[in-house]
Amino acid sequence: MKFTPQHDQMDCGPACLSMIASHYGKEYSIQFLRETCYLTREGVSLLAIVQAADKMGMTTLSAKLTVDKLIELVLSSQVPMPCILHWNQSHFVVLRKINRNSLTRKYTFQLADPGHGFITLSQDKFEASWLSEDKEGVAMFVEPTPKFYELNPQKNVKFSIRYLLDYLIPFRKHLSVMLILLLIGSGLNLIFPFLTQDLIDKGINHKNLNLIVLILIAQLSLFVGVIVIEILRNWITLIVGAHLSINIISDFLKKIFKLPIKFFDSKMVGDLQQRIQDNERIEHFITSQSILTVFSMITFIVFFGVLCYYSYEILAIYLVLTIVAVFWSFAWLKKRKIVDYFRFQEQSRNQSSIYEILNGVTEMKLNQLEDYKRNEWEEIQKKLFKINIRILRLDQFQNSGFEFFNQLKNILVTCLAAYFVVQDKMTLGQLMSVSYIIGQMNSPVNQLVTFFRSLQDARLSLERLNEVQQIAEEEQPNQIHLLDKSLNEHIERHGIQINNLSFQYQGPMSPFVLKDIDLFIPEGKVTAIVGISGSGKTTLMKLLLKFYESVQGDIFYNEYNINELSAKSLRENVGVVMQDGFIFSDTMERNIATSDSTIDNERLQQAVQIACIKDFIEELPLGYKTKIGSIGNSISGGQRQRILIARAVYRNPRYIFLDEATSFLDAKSEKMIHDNLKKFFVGKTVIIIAHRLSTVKNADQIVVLEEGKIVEIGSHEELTHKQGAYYQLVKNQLELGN
Ligand SMILES: Nc1ncnc2c1ncn2[C@@H]1O[C@H](COP(=O)(O)OP(=O)(O)OP(=O)(O)O)[C@@H](O)[C@H]1O
Repeated sequence: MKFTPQHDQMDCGPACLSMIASHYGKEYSIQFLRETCYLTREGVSLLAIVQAADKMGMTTLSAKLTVDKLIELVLSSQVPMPCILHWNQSHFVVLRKINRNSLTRKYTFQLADPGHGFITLSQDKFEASWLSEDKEGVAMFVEPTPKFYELNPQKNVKFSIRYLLDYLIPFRKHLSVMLILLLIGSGLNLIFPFLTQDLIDKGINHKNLNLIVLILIAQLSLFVGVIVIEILRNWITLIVGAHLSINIISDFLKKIFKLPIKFFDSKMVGDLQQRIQDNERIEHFITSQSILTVFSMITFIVFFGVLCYYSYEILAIYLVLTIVAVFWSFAWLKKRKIVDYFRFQEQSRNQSSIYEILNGVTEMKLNQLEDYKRNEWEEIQKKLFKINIRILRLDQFQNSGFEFFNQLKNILVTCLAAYFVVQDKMTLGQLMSVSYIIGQMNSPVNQLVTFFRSLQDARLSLERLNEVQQIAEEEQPNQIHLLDKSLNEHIERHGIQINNLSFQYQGPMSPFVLKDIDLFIPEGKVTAIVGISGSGKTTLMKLLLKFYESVQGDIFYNEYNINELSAKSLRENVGVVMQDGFIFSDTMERNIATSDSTIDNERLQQAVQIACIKDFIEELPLGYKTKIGSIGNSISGGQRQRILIARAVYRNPRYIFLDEATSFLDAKSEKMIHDNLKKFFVGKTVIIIAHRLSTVKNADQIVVLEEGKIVEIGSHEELTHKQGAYYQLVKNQLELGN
């Protein structure tokens, strides 16, 4: 089974499926599995894994069982292995094997945790993570059907390092200089031991003061040379590294901005930050790690040759003890890996606990949850402390042993060299030179170990970035731009036509959020959408904005199917106020005039007047230049909404979509804004979603949604007269009299 690491926080389900598929000989791209699992920010459910496995041609059987039952089923081969386990009630891992130690008769569990790697746990540790409070855990057994072998899965596209090397081309001069400097540095390092040898053998032994002074001056000059090279190298690394970083990350951001909005639905902010760090990590890997390792290895090989020239015996001691020291370190790795695994789990619990405390402090104070949450955090700290003690103990054993073998190597080498000096097989100068070389040969070994560790990290980073590069961009070359009205003159009805539209967020088994919607939104008119919370109003608006593709049915903007339209051009023509509209940490005017590089003052004035925020802004000490970040939370919900409305108005678009745009305002301000907007709406196609019925009753048509279906369409008068769903909604709000 090939290990598949999870790339994002919520990727464990797709990663487990990918590992199971690899066990049966098929490689699936993680992005494909994510889409098949309908991954969201909450991760995937067991049901979604069942659906995805089904699509991959595998049958699944999920069961809740005790550890004894699991052991019995697995050891008697009654269930297919590997299987997927629900882990810590929040994660999925793959169980590869259960073994029984013939001596201790205890069971061990071999797992592949997508967040960590392969790991083997004892029964008590396994139980602690797998079992829930009722002493049972959830397992999903997966088996391929003939369809699995027939399907041709979408594989991971291998990342081409060329993409990164292209970034290096503009810096080839800098890099050549750096290579030359490093070569000179290696050369200078090589001269040191020979100078030391001559200092003693020719200078001190022959009592030649002039030669001693000369050699010391040479050593000093070499030393200065090495320092200068190091300084220059650091500068070049910084210059190349910083520019590379900017170029790589800027291109990455460009790519991110071109991805469909749906992509961000399954990503946490942390996942995207992680990718920025990935870019930096790769840049560091190229500019520092790789180059340094190459030169460390050159130095190592040259010194190795010199040592071989001085004495085979000394080289043999060096080699044997270095190998023993490295093996000693590796011997502890397995134990260290298990403890690291638990530290990793506890640390993520620690992070989310702190995050919750810091973000929910107000709510905690209001609901007297402070002590409970603090105690919860302290419990995590106690566990972390115990784990850290174990890690310290392991580290001490590992490092002390490593140091011991290193020192033993130095002592034995010195001892052997001293013996050779006494035997006249070696000069004193050569002894000093050998000591120096042995000292210098330690750092390339450490450098190599660090290199392999960062190579692993860099590979994972590359895979993660590769995945983003592979995602299809929203804008495709042959898409139609939502053009001016004049070009659509030959069609009969102008407006947005929705035919038989259905939508579900998470795959075929998830509930339909919109069902068989047939609706015409006439151009130049106001259409209001009402319905109880969760009836699908916002989802319909998001589909009109091309956030998602419909599961069934079509949307036409005049004669153009939305699927053929460029999302960018569509959004350029729509002014939107979303429920969770974002205020940027910038000036008032920049927050309103987001679409223009030079602000049009006339339009700005019109926008602030319509949104009734003119007085508020002008009373601020810096007026339109006031930075909103600097007044932070002091903007009220209503003021925020007014800025968002002003932003939509400033753009003066052809379509206006407002989702609960005035819900935080008092009735009087809301009426004022809507009166202003009424004039602004003339000639525009407007969709208003609102709970407050006073804001929608003047609409040309009102659409009532109930559980994703349209139940009524008509004007306020028609619908109140009908005494149906709309009437009930109105009655519940006691607004009929308004
Ligand atoms: N990203 C999402 N993933 C999965 N389900 C979602 C997502 N967004 C919304 N839903 C679900 O879709 C249904 C309709 O949500 P929607 O936001 O469209 O309702 P709404 O009528 O606008 O509600 P409200 O008036 O409260 O804003 C809800 O049951 C909601 O839980």
